[in-house]
Amino acid sequence: MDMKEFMSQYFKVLTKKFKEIVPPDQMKKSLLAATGAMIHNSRPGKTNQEVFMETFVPLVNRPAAELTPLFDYFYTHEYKELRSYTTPDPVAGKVVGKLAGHGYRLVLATNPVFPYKAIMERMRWAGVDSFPWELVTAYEDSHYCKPNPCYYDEILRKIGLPGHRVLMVGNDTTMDLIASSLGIKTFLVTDYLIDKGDSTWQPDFKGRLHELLNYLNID
Ligand SMILES: O=C(O)COP(=O)(O)O
Repeated sequence: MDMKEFMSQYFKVLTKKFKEIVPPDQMKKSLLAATGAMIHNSRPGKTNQEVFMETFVPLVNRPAAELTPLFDYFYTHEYKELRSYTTPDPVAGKVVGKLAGHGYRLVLATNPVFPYKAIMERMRWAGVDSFPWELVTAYEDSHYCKPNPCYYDEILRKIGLPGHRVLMVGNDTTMDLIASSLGIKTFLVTDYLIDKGDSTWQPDFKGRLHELLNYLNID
């Protein structure tokens, strides 16, 4: 998926949804600012959703009671229109299916800047929604975002495992390799690699997504 194109369409559809109550330009700036606040948040007592709304509400100057139903409606009914800007890779479902079949405990460690409904929708598009995920990180119940190491620490605490029992599989050197700081081994997926060149961490393993199965000795 071309993330830039997807995000641009996402902002377009969302700003259109709110245009009667928030001018599109203000909406876009407020979404970016509230997302930035979530990413930089490190107050353990606040969920990402709470931080988002705390920043977003005063910026758009509308009551939360008016905004929340619009967001809910958008993510339930309209977000699915964005599917046409994505191209599923069948390898993802195949690999996750094999891992599940071999008894691996699965966590979808996606940056929790979106509501659970949006993440579930994207999982459906990618063909990975029906696997037995033990945890999917979403903005309703996460208190940190990538690349804050506290994001990974929160996952470890929720699943009750020490870092050395976990493998982080991801394609972003900045967002995903920081998991190493918790003792988590990392597998850098080179399909759709995102490398801004600012990570000080080296992956423990690196390869195409299907090569993860070889690394784990799975046929
Ligand atoms: O695509 C996103 O929402 C963020 O990317 P991630 O899932 O690799 O964290």
